[in-house]
Amino acid sequence: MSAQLIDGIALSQKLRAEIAARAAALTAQGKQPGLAVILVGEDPASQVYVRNKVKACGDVGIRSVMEKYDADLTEQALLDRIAALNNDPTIHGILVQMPLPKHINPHKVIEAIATSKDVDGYSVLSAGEMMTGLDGFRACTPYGCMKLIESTGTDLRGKHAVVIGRSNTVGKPMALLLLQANATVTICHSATPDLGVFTRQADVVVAAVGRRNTLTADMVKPGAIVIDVGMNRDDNGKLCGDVDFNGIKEVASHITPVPGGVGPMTITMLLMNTIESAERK
Ligand SMILES: Nc1nc(=O)c2c([nH]1)NC[C@@H]1CN(c3ccc(C(=O)N[C@@H](CCC(=O)O)C(=O)O)cc3)C=[N+]21
Repeated sequence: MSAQLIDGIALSQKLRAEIAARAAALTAQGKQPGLAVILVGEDPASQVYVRNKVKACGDVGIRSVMEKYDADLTEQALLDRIAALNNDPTIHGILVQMPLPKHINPHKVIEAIATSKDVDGYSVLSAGEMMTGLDGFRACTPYGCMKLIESTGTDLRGKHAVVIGRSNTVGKPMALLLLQANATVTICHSATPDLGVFTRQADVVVAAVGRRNTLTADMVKPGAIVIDVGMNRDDNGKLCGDVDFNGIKEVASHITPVPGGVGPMTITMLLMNTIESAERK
């Protein structure tokens, strides 16, 4: 293995220690940060993620309020609940776990969350503020990816960053943050005919597709940084990312593992945004 591992657990631990200190300072002023986590339905993966988020809050001294609802909760009932949390001064962040049951419109739900408490950074206003360079909350996964890249000591100015994937939660905000860091940014997606043509020019590749082995060693420039946002299962049911880790680690300069890379950082940046929200009050 020639590439250096970018350890998302170690970086998370470092950042979470800083977050814990900030949480303690707020708590001492009688302003303990609070995060509401709402889960609708029984999706097993969502249950695991939500449990991890609640545990992470406890570890850093953020009060978390976990609300679980049956899958048949009405959209109006959820909107009413969000309105109440918007007005609750002890709650600084509101996270509604996605995906929601099909009868609930996720856009309507996201837009119901007060922008000042949108710690996921999913709303139209948060996205617009990020695009404009204002201080709305950054989407947690791309924000975490930026921290992972930063941890390698690389200055992105003038570097070519290729983002694979164009989702509203990862690909698009990722491209914007890379652009703000003065990278030259290319966005590739399912309609890109020859992905390798682009990725072979990249100093940084961020893969956020949701399909394993999307990026292989022959598609990576020697010395590139590879960030793997994917969460897939291999033939043995083991968690794996979008990139061929074993092949690429011989070519890249730095690479994130799955698990233990982007995933923990997503949760860390959620905690960071929640602290930031509480400090702004
Ligand atoms: N409103 C909302 N906000 C989200 O941020 C959100 C969401 N909905 N819906 C689902 C996705 C997914 N997501 C993950 C976060 C952490 C890990 C994570 O910690 N993964 C571990 C592995 C966990 C395991 O072993 O299964 C890792 O990569 O090391 C994974 C996935 C947040 N999401």
